[in-house]
Amino acid sequence: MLQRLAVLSRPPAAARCLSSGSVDITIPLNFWAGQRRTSQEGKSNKEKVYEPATGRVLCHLEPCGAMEVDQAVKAAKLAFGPWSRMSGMERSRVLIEAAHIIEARREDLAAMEVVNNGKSITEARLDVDSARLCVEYYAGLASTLAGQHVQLPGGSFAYTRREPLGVCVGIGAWNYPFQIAAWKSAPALACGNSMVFKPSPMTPVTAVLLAEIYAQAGAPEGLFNVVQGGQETGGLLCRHADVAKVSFTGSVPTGQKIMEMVSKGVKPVTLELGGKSPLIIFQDSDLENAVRGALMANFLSQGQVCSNGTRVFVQKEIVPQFVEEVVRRTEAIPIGDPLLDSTRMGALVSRPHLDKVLSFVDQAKKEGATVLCGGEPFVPADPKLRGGYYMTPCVLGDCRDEMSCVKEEIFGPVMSVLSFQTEEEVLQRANNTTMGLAAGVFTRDVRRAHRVVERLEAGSCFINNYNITPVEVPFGGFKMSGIGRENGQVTAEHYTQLKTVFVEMGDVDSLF
Ligand SMILES: NC(=O)c1ccc[n+]([C@@H]2O[C@H](COP(=O)([O-])OP(=O)(O)OC[C@H]3O[C@@H](n4cnc5c(N)ncnc54)[C@H](O)[C@@H]3O)[C@@H](O)[C@H]2O)c1
Repeated sequence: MLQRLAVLSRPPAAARCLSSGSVDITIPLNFWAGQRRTSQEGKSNKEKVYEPATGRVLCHLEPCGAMEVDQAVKAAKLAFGPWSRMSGMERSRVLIEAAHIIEARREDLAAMEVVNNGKSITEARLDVDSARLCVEYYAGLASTLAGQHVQLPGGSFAYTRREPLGVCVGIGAWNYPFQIAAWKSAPALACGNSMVFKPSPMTPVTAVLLAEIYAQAGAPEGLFNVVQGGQETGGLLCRHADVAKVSFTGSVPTGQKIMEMVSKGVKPVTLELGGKSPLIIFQDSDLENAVRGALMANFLSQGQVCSNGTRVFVQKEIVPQFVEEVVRRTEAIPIGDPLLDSTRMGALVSRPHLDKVLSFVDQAKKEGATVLCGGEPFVPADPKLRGGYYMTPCVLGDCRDEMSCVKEEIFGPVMSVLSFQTEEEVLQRANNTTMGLAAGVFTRDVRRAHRVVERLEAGSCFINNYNITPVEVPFGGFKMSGIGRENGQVTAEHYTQLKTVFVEMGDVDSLF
């Protein structure tokens, strides 16, 4: 029997009892001016949203049209005035309260993320923690925003003010729905902006929970709004005259379109795009840690992670030991019901995406790669999960640089292992890509580690670890992987503009 779920009113303890296939969401998923809203435009244009674990319909998305987008932007504009005039400390209090609510609701937020996205509950809890830490971090940063004082001749001086931009738009991908909404909104709001956020149409469920949490924490009506929809809705937001900035997370082709649209208004963008990152494992590595790192670099979130190190370059001498251990552990990954604590790999986000990932494996075979394990559709024993989008995690051996599995972002649980001989050679090959999101190196030689990361063309480099994203440090890409950064102090610069004020203490020295 289906449970009719009023998402917000469900207490955390009850959320722990959720089971895959039991959730049916009927309440509206848009939120602006302080409450959930239906979309008039979307009523005639509903889209099905699926539960990846079971393949059943979870809810219907009502995409927002021009009228709804305009209403959300208007609400955000109204909230911007008072919010931007508050002191950093005052804004901080609201964000700290929001972080407390996220912490208290960790279980039900994580469970809803699993139901909508398909990732394991263990990972979803960590995503909720990352969202909470991000809100907490920027709550702390809000009161530190400050300008500079510059002395000028004759006692005159100038000072700078770091001012918010206005209504910011956030557009998210489907792989970290709640976390992306928090990573974008926390710095934006801390700096005094308001936001209209559009989640991916495949994962519309949890961003609206964040909107309710901000409201409950005391945010003014309209401070953080959610409009649902796909590319049309996204385009309306990017072209809206009252929007001051767009921060986007998604694929390179969409990022290019967004940049083009936003450039018409000469507005700033943050682009967090795709990757095809290298992970380099030297023969002197601690093999146990290198194997753990390679698994973390490839199989989190069913491999659907932008920063994944999917090109695993292993020094020739240790390829056999490395491959044996990686395959042994990959085959042992428990796949299945993502709501179970024992599961480590849940379902991919959709049927078409699963098919696409499997077709990459087929193509790799045709191009001469060896499937060392996995790469097959997986059907769990539990009858209610039979329609879910599962596959066995895959390790590909005998890969060469020109193969499509090595060149293209697969965005699924597929690791390509490549052999290399020298440091110089592997650096050339690692950098031979248009992307530059992340890179990793495993070695016991500290000098080599730093020498190598200095030459790696990537925004986030890991030495002897992979895919950790503490919110205190900036995250973002080189080359076609993006523009701007999320997290860390630097992101305050991406959500503010600098005003310089000249103050004359003497007479005007006029030339006329
Ligand atoms: N760098 C990062 O931080 C990061 C994080 C997560 C995902 N990603 C990347 O995201 C991609 C997967 O996510 P996806 O499939 O949701 O990406 P996508 O580009 O298809 O969609 C992302 C978002 O953009 C919206 N959109 C699509 N077309 C648009 C348009 N013309 N105008 C405005 N909005 C539009 C979508 O509705 C969605 O909300 C991968 O390439 C992955 O590497 C990057």
